[in-house]
Amino acid sequence: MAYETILVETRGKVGLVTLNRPQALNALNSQLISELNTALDGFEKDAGIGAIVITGSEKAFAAGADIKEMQNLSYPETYLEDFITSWDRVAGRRKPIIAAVAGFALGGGCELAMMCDIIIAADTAKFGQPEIKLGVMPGAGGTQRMTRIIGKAKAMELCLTGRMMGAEEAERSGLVARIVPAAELLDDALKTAATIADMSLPIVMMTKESVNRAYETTLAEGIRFERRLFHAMFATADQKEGMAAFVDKRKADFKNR
Ligand SMILES: CC(C)=CC(=O)SCCNC(=O)CCNC(=O)[C@H](O)C(C)(C)COP(=O)(O)OP(=O)(O)OC[C@H]1O[C@@H](n2cnc3c(N)ncnc32)[C@H](O)[C@@H]1OP(=O)(O)O
Repeated sequence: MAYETILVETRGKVGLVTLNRPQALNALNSQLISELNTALDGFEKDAGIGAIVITGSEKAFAAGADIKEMQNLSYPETYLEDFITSWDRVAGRRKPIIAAVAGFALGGGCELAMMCDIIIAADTAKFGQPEIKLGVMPGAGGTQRMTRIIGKAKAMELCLTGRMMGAEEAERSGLVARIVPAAELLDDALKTAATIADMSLPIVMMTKESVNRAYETTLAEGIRFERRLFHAMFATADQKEGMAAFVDKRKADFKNR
């Protein structure tokens, strides 16, 4: 597959997607989202891939949905085409995805990062939902995911004012897992992804599913769901291998079975 708006590579067991529309600060147009979904489909099907990293450029992870593509859309067009809905496929992926964010992650760019499982931020990262300044509101999950992640007070403020927050505020708010110097961002994200990819893939996928369930259900239901998956893990060869490796004082060699 020839991609025009993203670069797609594998680094060992890690799939890497680099958003690549530098002339528009990686603004997310329909072609980019379609190519991203195709690349993620490929990584999901590839048994050799255990984790995925999505990154952008030094200046921008992504400066949002492509305003120039969007500006003349009519209501019937957005409704009939179910505009934006295909973006959400990123959030439905079963393998873990790390967003490595430097520079601007605004609007749809911030929403894309929040669809990922872990955000690692460069000290240059700036997050925000500036859609209000364009006469719209976030449409790719921003009002929902951001509120769940950082709480109502700050999410409301960011969505209603369009203010950007820097990496330190984002870390304090729980949006990002950690901040690293910009020059180390990709290496750090790839290293984290490689650590995850060395674990048992089915166990990683069940863990991701269980953490995400916490956002969708009651505590009692979530605990029950976790317990069922936890019990099921004892049916895997990787549980036997992981515990045997600990007892034998060696590194586990997971077979994803
Ligand atoms: C998901 C949904 C429903 C909605 C959205 O995401 S709406 C978009 C939300 N994002 C924004 O409103 C941010 C828009 N961009 C900016 O405010 C600025 O570009 C900036 C603050 C991120 C950076 O400013 P800077 O002065 O450094 O750079 P510019 O000259 O403004 O940009 C360079 C180049 O990129 C084009 N650009 C930037 N963002 C977008 C975008 N979201 N859509 C389309 N094009 C974008 C910008 O027009 C310029 O290109 P030209 O030189 O050809 O005009």
